[in-house]
Amino acid sequence: MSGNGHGSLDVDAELPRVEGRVFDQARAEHAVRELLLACGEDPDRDGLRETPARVARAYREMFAGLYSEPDHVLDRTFDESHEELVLVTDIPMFSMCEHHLTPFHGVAHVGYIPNGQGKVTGLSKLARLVDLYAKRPQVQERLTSQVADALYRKLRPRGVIVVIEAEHLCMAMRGIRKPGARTTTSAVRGLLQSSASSRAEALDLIKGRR
Ligand SMILES: Nc1nc2c(ncn2[C@@H]2O[C@H](COP(=O)(O)OP(=O)(O)OP(=O)(O)O)[C@@H](O)[C@H]2O)c(=O)[nH]1
Ligand SMILES: [Zn+2]
Repeated sequence: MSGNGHGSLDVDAELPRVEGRVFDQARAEHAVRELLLACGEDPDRDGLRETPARVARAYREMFAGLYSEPDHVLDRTFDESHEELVLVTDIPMFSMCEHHLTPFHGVAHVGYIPNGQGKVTGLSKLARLVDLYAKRPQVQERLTSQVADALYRKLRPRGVIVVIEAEHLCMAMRGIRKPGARTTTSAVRGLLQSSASSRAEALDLIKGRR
């Protein structure tokens, strides 16, 4: 698991790469060492000697969604002649707030109504899509709409709904310090935007899931 170039730590190593974007392990290590120095720490003391390399590898993993094109997750579809709502709830989600580079994490609920041809994707692909867009410097609103837009673009479904509930550690462990405060964001497209009853049905299923 040593961390140069691309390899086992990537979320989706088999997906097409983003042209020209690579993780610079040496530069990241140097930056972490500098940060430790800036904080008044001694990066050469025993406990910290391996830390810059470790942190750099962790960032490569946490930002793995920068190096692959998430939409390709949805390349493989099949026709199931299913034209009703498909909804996957409580997909665990970990992302990094781009303002503070601290985590925000929670769950994503992703649903869509297939088009007239009943074009569906594998259920795991919905979770993969969330994962890839989450593993970037993010804000929750953008993450939510990026997942919705990707589904709408690629599956051409009749409707899409994405709801994300998350706690932001930048609000919990620093700053305003409100642990437990949860942020909910939603993005709806197509029929789930235009039809209040379709949207209400999906939201009821999301709210009543336990
Ligand atoms: N809209 C939105 N805001 C976010 C998200 N993650 C963090 N933030 C907010 O980004 C804001 C950055 O505010 P600034 O005033 O520039 O930074 P700051 O002085 O560190 O702010 P405090 O967190 O209030 O201490 C904060 O209000 C955060 O709560 C997110 O996903 N969406
Ligand atoms: Zn933040």
